[in-house]
Amino acid sequence: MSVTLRAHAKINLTLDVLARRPDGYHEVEMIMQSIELHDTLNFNIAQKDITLMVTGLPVPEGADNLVLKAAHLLREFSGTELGATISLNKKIPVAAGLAGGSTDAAATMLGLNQLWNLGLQRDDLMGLALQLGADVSFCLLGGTAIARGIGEVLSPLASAPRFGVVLVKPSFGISTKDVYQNLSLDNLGLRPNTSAMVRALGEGNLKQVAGELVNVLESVTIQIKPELNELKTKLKKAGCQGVLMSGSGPTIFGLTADMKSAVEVAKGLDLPDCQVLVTGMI
Ligand SMILES: C[C@@](CO)(OP(=O)(O)O)[C@H](O)COP(=O)(O)OP(=O)(O)OC[C@H]1O[C@@H](n2ccc(N)nc2=O)[C@H](O)[C@@H]1O
Ligand SMILES: Nc1ncnc2c1ncn2[C@@H]1O[C@H](COP(=O)(O)OP(=O)(O)O)[C@@H](O)[C@H]1O
Repeated sequence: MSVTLRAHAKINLTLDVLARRPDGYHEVEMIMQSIELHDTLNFNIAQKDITLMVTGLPVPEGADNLVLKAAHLLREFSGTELGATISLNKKIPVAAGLAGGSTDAAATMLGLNQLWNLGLQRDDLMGLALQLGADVSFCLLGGTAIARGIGEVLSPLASAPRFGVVLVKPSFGISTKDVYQNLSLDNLGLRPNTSAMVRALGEGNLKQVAGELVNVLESVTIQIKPELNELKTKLKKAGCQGVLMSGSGPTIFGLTADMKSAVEVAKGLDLPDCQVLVTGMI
């Protein structure tokens, strides 16, 4: 028996921070959107051990990998004694604000639930997701959703239009923890209007969606890496309607009417130090 699953990346169309909790985490309100860009995971049954092999972009293969963390958590929760041989083909840039690790963790729980025939419901997996990371809950759900709490309280939204997405990932990564720690809650600057973004998505109006793209973490990351401002300007000049940093960064995304126009925008970009990827909203 073998199971193969795609683990999709996300972008944040809006991101607002409402409060800092005593444990250091932050209450957020954000509109999350799955994109076509994905890692691929394959699961095969094994007698006892859980092993991981990674191809594609380099990520640690040891116990710190979120795939192994998710697999061990699920095995403990379910009580099964079965093992698994897991392979991960990594395509989502790492430490990029695209939830690459979180989506692998979510896909691992879904894949092993099938492989081990555990019969767990999504709600059971949602309960485990938060132990792995704040974005794992959304990655289990996918699509378009408002995320509140620290990211685990989800309100699904109707499917968004399939706008094209150009991703620009600079060569450096950024630590999510550092970005949240450097955020001054008294000085957030422009805040997103969540309901206006929900309306714009519902109407399928790219110009309005572009006008509502706001992420309060953007200025924090740009303060650490000012070159992100130039990338934003270049993406706009190349023809993207709206441009924003995803999550804690450093990936910048630009929206276009469709994938075809995203390909055209990407052709016009001359960014030798960055990874440029064309994808789409799903
Ligand atoms: C900023 C966002 C936006 O979607 O995404 P990324 O940029 O990581 O993709 C998320 O809030 C990140 O979620 P995720 O990356 O899963 O966070 P975790 O691994 O649980 O936490 C990493 C660190 O970020 C901080 N953190 C995370 C989530 C949150 N609501 N408040 C926080 O303060 C904490 O300091 C935590 O130690
Ligand atoms: N399967 C995985 N894929 C990517 N990163 C992983 C994975 N497992 C553990 N990590 C670690 O998680 C950290 C955050 O990576 P990632 O989830 O890609 O970023 P982000 O939180 O910005 O979306 C990285 O430092 C990486 O070493």
